[in-house]
Amino acid sequence: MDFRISELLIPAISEPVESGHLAFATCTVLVTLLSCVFLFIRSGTSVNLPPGPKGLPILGNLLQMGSHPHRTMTALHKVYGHILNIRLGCIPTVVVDSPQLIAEITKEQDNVFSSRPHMTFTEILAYDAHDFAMAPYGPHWRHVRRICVHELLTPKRLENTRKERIEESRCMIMEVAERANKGEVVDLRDVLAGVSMTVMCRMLLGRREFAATGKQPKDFKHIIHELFRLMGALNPRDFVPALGWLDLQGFERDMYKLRGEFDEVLDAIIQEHRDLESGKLPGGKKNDFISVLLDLPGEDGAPHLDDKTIKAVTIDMMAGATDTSAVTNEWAMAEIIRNPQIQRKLQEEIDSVVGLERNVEESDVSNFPYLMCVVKETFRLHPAGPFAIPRESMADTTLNGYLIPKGTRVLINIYSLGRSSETWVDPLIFQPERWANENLTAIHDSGFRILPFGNGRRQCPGYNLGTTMVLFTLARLLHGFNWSFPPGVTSDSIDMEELYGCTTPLRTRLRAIATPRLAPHLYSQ
Ligand code: HEM
Repeated sequence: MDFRISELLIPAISEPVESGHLAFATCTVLVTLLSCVFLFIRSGTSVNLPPGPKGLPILGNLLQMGSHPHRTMTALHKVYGHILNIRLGCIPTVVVDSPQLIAEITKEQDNVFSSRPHMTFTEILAYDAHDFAMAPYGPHWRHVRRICVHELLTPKRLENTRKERIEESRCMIMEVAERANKGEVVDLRDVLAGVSMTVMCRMLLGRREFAATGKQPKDFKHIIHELFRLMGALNPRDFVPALGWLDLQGFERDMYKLRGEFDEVLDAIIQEHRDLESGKLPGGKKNDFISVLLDLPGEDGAPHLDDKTIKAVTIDMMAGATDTSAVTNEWAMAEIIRNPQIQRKLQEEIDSVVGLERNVEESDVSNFPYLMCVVKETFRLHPAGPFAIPRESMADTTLNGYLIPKGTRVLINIYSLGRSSETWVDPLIFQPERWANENLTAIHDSGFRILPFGNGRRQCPGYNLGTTMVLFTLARLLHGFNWSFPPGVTSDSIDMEELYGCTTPLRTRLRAIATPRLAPHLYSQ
């Protein structure tokens, strides 16, 4: 959240503004300023809000966030406690980081806290909340989520798409083996992002890449990277709407440009599916998520979901699945390579189940309890996203005796939760063994000590697929290769800092040396 105050306060108006727009803008500015002043005054009155640092009029605490807001909040929790009240521009915001408060928000009062705030991203890239990850709580969200859970992410459908995941993991292993045989360093970020993207492209769209006719796969990577950049961008308009119409940092312009690219690619893919189904194109119907969505029966022969919703849901699934699993895997690999004893123990576990004469199958992963401990420890110490997707309160309520007015934005600080010395012994040490006596089959932690997939109505619908993708990819990489750092890099010198965004990957991409450990023919199977 690197806002430059000069950018916010000295607008650069580069285009002429029509008088109607100017009047509208002036009204917006006035209304926003008045509500900011009201909130500023209220924060100084005796209303029993949670404690927190005092902010500036209009900007609130925005400028105090720094480049790593999750760390700033973690430091603030130490001063003010597990629930803190801040103001991001005009947005009253509550941040929590304790198991008890998270249980309260996502379980006991889930009915109050299950909405999402309206943001520019929702308007432009979620097709005006036609998706379900960013959509407010209500009939549309319920309807689309039900379709995704009951039609797309069912155990049966995941079983039916297993072949795609196995083929893509084989491609990943072949690519790593090729680099290893040439003595090249492997860029694990590229490898891990590549495999999660191609797997999701195949499951969602029935093809290996996202490119429309004539486009190259690199266009797809660009589109997805741009999506993540804009998802993580803290757009001033979302916090101080009065300033947003100026689009000072060009976020809105970039979002519209990206939506144009999505439209081009996804409209072509949807049309291709229709043509395959009607026989206009040869090849027959595909077995992917888009086909399922197009096939859902509507009333009187009309499609069940309109194209806008199909596109918005596709973007949700792509965004929800790819970066989260790739970032989790990159952190896990960094810790595994830093700790050779963990790598050895994992390889012994995998060898004892699989042996050295065949490759790991997806169905093997339930037999790797120590690998599950490593993944849970990664979720704890290096959560894919530092905050869960923001929620918004739908009614006045109380938390720990403090008033939480309707419309408050709620951030769950997953990063701070996993590093609390009140919950964890030696919280900063990566220690998979701490999970050894736990129920490893349960992905969710009943005590809310970690929250990798959220909880309640808004919990991640892809947790089964996500966990499988993470475990299977790691198992294949560790069964196939011994991993070490390139010359000159050591366990102590590797950069273990994170880069802030809606997901937090390692600040420096992970590069490592892979040494094959299986018979050569297994690298092409
Ligand atoms: C390791 C992998 C993954 C992690 C760590 C992860 C994490 C999360 C988290 C923390 C949330 C927010 C929950 C909340 O607000 O309480 C979420 C929501 C969501 N995730 Fe995932 N996720 C993963 C994989 C996936 C996959 C594979 C998909 C889809 C195929 C997916 C789709 C979604 C969607 C659509 C939502 C929004 C749900 C809603 O608002 O109703 N995620 N995920």
